[in-house]
Order: sequence, then structure tokens, then C-alpha cells
Amino acid sequence: MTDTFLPPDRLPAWQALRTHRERLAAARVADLFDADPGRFDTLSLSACGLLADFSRQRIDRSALDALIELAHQARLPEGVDALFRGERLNHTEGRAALHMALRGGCPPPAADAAQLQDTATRMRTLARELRAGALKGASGRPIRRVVNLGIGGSDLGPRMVAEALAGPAAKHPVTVHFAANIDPQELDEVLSGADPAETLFIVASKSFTTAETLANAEAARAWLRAALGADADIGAHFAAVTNAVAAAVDFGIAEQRLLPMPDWVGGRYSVWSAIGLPLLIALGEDGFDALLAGARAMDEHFRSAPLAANLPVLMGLLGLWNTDFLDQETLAVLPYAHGLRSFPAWLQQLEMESNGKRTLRDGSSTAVMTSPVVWGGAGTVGQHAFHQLFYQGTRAIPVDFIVVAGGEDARRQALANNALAQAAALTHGRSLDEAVAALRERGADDAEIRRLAPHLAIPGNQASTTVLLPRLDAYSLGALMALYEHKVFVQGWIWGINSFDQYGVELGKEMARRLSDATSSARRDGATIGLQRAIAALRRGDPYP
Ligand SMILES: O=P(O)(O)OC[C@H]1O[C@H](O)[C@H](O)[C@@H](O)[C@@H]1O
Repeated sequence: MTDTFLPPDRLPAWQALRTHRERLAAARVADLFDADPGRFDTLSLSACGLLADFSRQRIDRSALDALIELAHQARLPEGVDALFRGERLNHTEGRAALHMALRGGCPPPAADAAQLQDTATRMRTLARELRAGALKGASGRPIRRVVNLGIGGSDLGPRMVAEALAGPAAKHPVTVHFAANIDPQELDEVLSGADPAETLFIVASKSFTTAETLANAEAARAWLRAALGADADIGAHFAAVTNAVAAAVDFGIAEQRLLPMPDWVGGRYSVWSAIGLPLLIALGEDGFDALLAGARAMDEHFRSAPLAANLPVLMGLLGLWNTDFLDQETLAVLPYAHGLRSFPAWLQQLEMESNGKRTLRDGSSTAVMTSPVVWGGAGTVGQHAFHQLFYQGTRAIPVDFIVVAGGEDARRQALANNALAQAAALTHGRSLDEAVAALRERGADDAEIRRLAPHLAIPGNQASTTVLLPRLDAYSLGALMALYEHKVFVQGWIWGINSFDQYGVELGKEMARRLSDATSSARRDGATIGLQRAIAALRRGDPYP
């Protein structure tokens, strides 16, 4: 790849988009629908079993063409090629980002192929033994409970997919649980009622240095020792997934229970690697393979579809349009599926840890906005809580609705209808005249109408995308996750940032380490000293100093 990098705002298409912004800043999507009844057909696209409807975005064909032109001028196709070829796009850390190789979306580096194969075989054997009740703990009893100890990318992906697809625990020979927080409450809750003789811990940490995970692994070891005795073979109750094999061996993980992951898999992209072991256990090989197949299909689509018919590309470009041209600061992601309630948390790490950055490829600072604040929660629950702000708050907030089509169950159908109703209501709102008419219909008198109508009016014109899944199954979820992964790549590439490092997070980790180290002479500011004093006083039972 030749590197003559230009920040996006220096590309001619960026200037053209500014003109489109002038034209569309005050446009109403409801009017765009009136002007073009075929809008849904031209602005929706399906791939890999998913359908994305972009027609509720404040965009028209010519502005969308300008966005596609921006992608060309930013040489996005070259970037996609470089990604799949395994170029070191994570240039700050000198690494490739080849998570697609874990699901067959591209070949792995030749030097790693044998180890990847070996790891795949070992994790599958381990999962098979567990599911068959053939894996025994130190006292000879079969393992029936698996607890994944990991945080960030070593937790969010497997936890979210397990919640979405594993189904009721009673149906499983082995139940899978997750503990991430260093707050003992989480692991205590997971272990409450658990039998140590039947429990296996997976220590999931790419770096094997993450304080929370190591503290929980120590706590797990102490819990096992206290129950099984100091001489018991505690190693029979542990497995580990890591890129730092030597550190895991030092911790005491038996070599045959070590599942290495390559350094070219970023934490937030690692669910497809051995970090997905809890899923192999919970879903079985067919389920895990279907998840990989869905993601692989999206890889193929992303790699081969022309930009104008490419789902991740269009999603990325429209997100960039909202962020940089319509000044929308957040993205609300609303899965209408209880199983996907943790999807926003998974996506927060994916989007904000990848693109929450300001330094460009050439070391200069960005002049444009990058990652939006991503947030959200499961529908319909949020309708009765925060949706009020979409309707009558003072901010423009784009929404991604994730809707599952399948299911005869009346409540499932109501769920999907609720999502469609919310999306339509956010587009159209309710005008003052409509508010007046509604009040009149209710029999309100003129004084009451004058008093109440302004409170019932809803501006509408909130942009949204609806992503439709045929059903909540492993294939569709794999495709959905890869759709967002590639969308994040599209945006990061055009913004000119490295989506694959996370130096900001590392500063936070370093500060926490220093504060926990009583011998550290690191400078503490006045607020830290004051709060530490207050915490110490409270622990002694004294009043605030
Ligand atoms: O898997 P680990 O090395 O324990 O890392 C777990 C998480 O920790 C960090 O804070 C990183 O910011 C994340 O990207 C990573 O997923």
C-alpha cells in the first residue's frame, strides 16, 4: 500500500459534503419520504441474511453518492485489501488485524497456521469432553460449571453471544458463567451455590497482565484450595486463553490446558479465537461454527461488494455523515431482543475503544469528530425509560434499531412492531396541529388545548437505521457482529486513525497500578489525596476528615 495519507477534511469530497450538509441540515426525512415514495427500496440493502434500512437517515441519493466518493478518495478499497492481506495496519504496535482469519474470512499468516490449527483442535476437544461429562476435576467428578474470568474483549463478546444463544441453563450438561469485575461481588455471585469439585475456570487474558482477571483467578484458586485441600490437583480446574503463554504457565496453568491466541487478534475482535471457548462449550461446535460462518459471509461481502452496495461501507459512511456533518454526538443502539441486551456493551468497546481517538496516521491531530458516544439498551424496556429524550429532548440522536423478524409468538411480533413504531414515530413526530386535533378529539376545551398542545408536540426527524435479522441464531448474530466490526474499520480508515490500539486505556491501567502500590512515589493530585484520606477514614469508621 502506498502511503500518501491525507486527512479526510482535505479531500475534495469532504468539501462537497459540506455543501450537501447546507442543503440537508434542515431537511425533514418525512418530506423526503413524501417526495420519494420509493425511498425504502433505494436506501435499503440486504446481505448475508440481514437487511439494513437506511431510508430514515437524513440523506438523499446525491449526498450518499458524495459519501461514496469520499470513500473512494480516502482509498477505502485499498485499505480493505490491506486489512485482509494482513498488512500491519495497527502501525503503532506493528501488528496486523487479522481476526477474519479466525473465521475463514482470509488466510492466517503462514507462520501461524499450524499453531492455529492445533489450538482449534484442542479447544474443540476440551469443549467436546466437557459437554460429554468426560472432563473430570481433581476429585474425579465431572465438571458441570465453567466460569470465564476475563474482562473487556476477553469477556464482552463471549458473554453477549452466550446470553443471546445459549438458552436456559437447565438444558445444558455444563453451564457457562462470566466474571469480569474486580469487585468480589460478581465472582461471589457466580460461585454462590457452585460445587468446587465440579467447577472449571477459564482464565481469559490476551496479555495475562490484566489486574482484574489475575485477581479473580487468584480468588478462584483460593476458593478451590479451601474446598478441595492444598494437595488437590487444582490444575485440573483451570484452562487459560492467552497470547502470553509463559505468564500463564507461571501462574500454574498446565501446558495441555493452554490455548494460545495470536498477537494479531485485538481484544475487542477476539471472540472468534479461543476466547470463544465458553461459546463452544455453551453452543456446541455446530453453534460456534454457524457464528463463524455468519461472520465469514459478512467478510466476503465486505471484501467483494462494490462500495455503493456494501453494507458495512454504507453503515460506516452514514455514521460518519451523522457525526461529522450533522453534528450528532451519540449513537443509540437498541436491540429489540432480550437476548441481545448486552449487545450495546459489546459494541461500546468495539466502537469507542477502536475509534475513540484523535491522532492521525501521520501523527497530526484530527480536525474532525471521530467515534460517537455509543450507548443503548434492549427494547422495549428503554421505551419506558429514556426514549422520552429522543422525542422531546434537545439533542439529535441517531438510533440503530436491531429487529428480529422470526417467531410466531404474539409477544415476539409485538416486540418487532414496537421497534418499527418507534422508528416511524421518531421520523414523523407529532406536529402542533396534530397535537391540537388529538386534544380536540379527547374533548378538550380551547383553554386546555392552548395550555397542553405545545407539550404534546414532538419534532420528530430523529435519524435511524433498522437492521433486520431473520431470527436470533448463531449465523445471523455472527453476520451482525462482523457488520459492525467492518463498519468500525470503514470509519477509522476514513478518519485516518488506528482502530487497533488503545493507549488511552493503558494510561488508566497504569494509574490504577500506581495507586494500588503503597510504595509508589507517583505524584497524586489534590483530589486523589483528599479522596484517599476520606476512604481511609470511612474504613476506620471515622467521619470524613
Ligand atoms: O485480554 P486482556 O489482555 O486481559 O485484556 C482485556 C482488555 O483489557 C484492556 O484494558 C484493553 O483495553 C482491552 O482491549 C482488552 O480487551
